[in-house]
Amino acid sequence: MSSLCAAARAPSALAASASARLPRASRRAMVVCAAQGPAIMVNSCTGKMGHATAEAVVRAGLTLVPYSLTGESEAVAVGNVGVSGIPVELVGPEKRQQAIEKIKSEYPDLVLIDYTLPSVLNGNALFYCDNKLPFVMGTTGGDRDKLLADVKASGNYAVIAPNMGKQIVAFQTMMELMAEQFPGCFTGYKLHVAESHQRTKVDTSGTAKAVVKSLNKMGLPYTEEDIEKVRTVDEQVGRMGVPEQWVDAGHAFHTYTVTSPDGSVVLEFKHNVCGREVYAEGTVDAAIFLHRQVKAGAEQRLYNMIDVLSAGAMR
Ligand SMILES: NC(=O)C1=CN([C@@H]2O[C@H](COP(=O)(O)OP(=O)(O)OC[C@H]3O[C@@H](n4cnc5c(N)ncnc54)[C@H](OP(=O)(O)O)[C@@H]3O)[C@@H](O)[C@H]2O)C=CC1
Ligand SMILES: O=C(O)C1=N[C@H](C(=O)O)C[C@H](O)C1
Repeated sequence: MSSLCAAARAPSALAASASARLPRASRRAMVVCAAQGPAIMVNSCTGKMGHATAEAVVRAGLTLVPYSLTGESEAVAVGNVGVSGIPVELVGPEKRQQAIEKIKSEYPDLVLIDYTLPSVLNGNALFYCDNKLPFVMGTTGGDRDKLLADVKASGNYAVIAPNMGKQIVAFQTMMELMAEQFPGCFTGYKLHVAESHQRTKVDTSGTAKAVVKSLNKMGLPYTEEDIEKVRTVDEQVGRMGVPEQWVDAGHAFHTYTVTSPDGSVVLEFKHNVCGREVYAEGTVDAAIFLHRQVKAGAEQRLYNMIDVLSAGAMR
């Protein structure tokens, strides 16, 4: 395995022009800061979120580890994938233990990011914990109770959240605060939740599930199974208003509608996202935050994105 550390650390044009405007001493401080940041391994760079996040790592001027765990088919068929001009070698499930030992020795300040699939996230989390590697888990679905229990039992550091977008996390926090401040405020009202995503999304939105938990506390009985998953193009474009270019490229349109018994009062909470960038940038913030907590030997080991936002750690 060869180190592509220097190439991966090359700052983006934007970061370079921003740093050029700073006094020399501050510029030096920025370079030291980037060199002291974590080296980040993104699993899997073959997926939509993994690829967008790996690009955000490079944009942030951090070290992108040029290896990525992926499914067997991609590893064998493709071999490597380019991220902002950096070739990233794909490692299939069979070879991952051997690979991670070498990667750990080459990048001691390693933080992993997981954007894979609901069907593999529990196994991946155990793998990260067994290897004592701090990780950010953006993948939704899977067995969430088991995920949290496994991480707690391992004493490993992790940030786990169904949504990494700062503005959406702020909305989630607001809903949770509203539930705490005004429990039962919607008693007797009805709830309808619709979430629209690209057709390849296999699970119900993890963000919608989290927001429903807050709405439950406000007196609205509703289950995860009640959430309407919109996955047909006609409905996405016609009813939800998704711009056509984002239908398959990746979108997340959520509407939570609360209606009084006689229909005279309607509240609608909505968050619509086109593309992946907002999550990718937030994921990098989470990785930097987690690395800082590891370095400080923080007592708390398990975090969510509300913790990251509350710590003022999102750029
Ligand atoms: N927290 C957040 O803010 C956000 C979370 N998400 C979540 O991220 C997840 C991924 O979404 P998205 O990128 O769109 O999905 P994709 O289907 O585009 O990507 C999933 C990737 O996982 C890879 N994979 C499969 N098996 C493994 C394995 N054993 N180890 C490592 N990688 C594997 C697949 O590779 P292969 O083809 O080889 O199987 C594929 O490249 C979803 O759960 C989604 O809900 C999405 C957006 C934001
Ligand atoms: O798969 C996606 O696209 C998204 N997944 C997350 C979820 O399940 O809530 C976050 C966002 O909705 C995009």
